Amino acid sequence: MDKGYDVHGVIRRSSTFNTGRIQHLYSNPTTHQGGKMKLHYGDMTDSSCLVKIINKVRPSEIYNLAAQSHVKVSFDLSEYTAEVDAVGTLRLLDAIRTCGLEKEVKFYQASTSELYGKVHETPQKETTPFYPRSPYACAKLYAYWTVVNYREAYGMFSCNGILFNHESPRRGENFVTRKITRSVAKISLGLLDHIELGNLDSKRDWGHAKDYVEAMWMMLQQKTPDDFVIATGETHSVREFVEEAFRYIGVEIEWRGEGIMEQGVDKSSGEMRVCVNSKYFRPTEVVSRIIITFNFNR
Ligand SMILES: C[C@H]1O[C@H](OP(=O)(O)OP(=O)(O)OC[C@H]2O[C@@H](n3cnc4c(=O)[nH]c(N)nc43)[C@H](O)[C@@H]2O)[C@@H](O)[C@@H](O)C1=O
Repeated sequence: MDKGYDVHGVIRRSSTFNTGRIQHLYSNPTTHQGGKMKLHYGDMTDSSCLVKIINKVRPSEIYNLAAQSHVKVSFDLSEYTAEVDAVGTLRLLDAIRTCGLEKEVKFYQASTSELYGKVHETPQKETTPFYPRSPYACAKLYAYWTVVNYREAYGMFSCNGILFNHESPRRGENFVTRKITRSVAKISLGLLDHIELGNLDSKRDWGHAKDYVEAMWMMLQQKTPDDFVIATGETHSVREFVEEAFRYIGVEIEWRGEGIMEQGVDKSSGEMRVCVNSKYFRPTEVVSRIIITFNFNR
């Protein structure tokens, strides 16, 4: 098996973190003693357990963040990704209906800027056509339209949050921001020699997860359900992210070579700190994701 961080990272995470499993169904704190959070084990591929949990908790709001969320991994685990991210969303919405709660539960769907993929217009907004570029994005596209359909067909308060990348120290280690920051920390401690990365020129709009979670909540507090794009409006390349991260440990990175042979070198010592490894390339990549509008008044 591929010994890359990405694949191993996600498999390890699947038992404990946010992949296909539902770890939490957050219900209205007032319905629980002392406002404490309760944990229920569930799985997005198991309809009956979703029904049982919803029936037991009787939540007022559901935030569906359960997913196989790694884009590169979705090329290897495409069927699983579709099961969890696409059909899983359908199962969850149907479970709400089975429990007779479609008029009471507000539903948030973690949609994604990956839906835009090969972008049709810049900046992207709620009306920009989608062009998914990975099994992950295709699965999320199915989920997106299911949420819209259940809103229109059954009058459910269901919203899509089309969120651009949102990061924090809790981000999984196999996503590029944490991979870089953890590696730079290890390099500064002498525990690692260099980082291997994929596409250095890929650009992303990286926001802070805390702000975006607040935006998720705000969507469910609107008078009527709708779909919203959330982003900072600023993009940076992976290359810039690397340079900035090394600046924190007092290292200036100088780029030498081209393409697969390109290296990031510590300007003062001449030591190689970054190199390119094609195993982190994606068969298709998002072309450009230069951003957005906050459209709370569409
Ligand atoms: C909005 C969206 O946001 C996330 O998806 P993502 O943007 O694919 O996130 P990432 O951190 O894996 O990649 C960011 C960029 O960085 C490039 N890159 C270079 N070198 C490596 C590298 O070595 N590892 C990784 N992972 N990426 C690399 C890679 O090619 C890509 O262009 C998920 O939350 C997703 O669920 C979601 O919905």
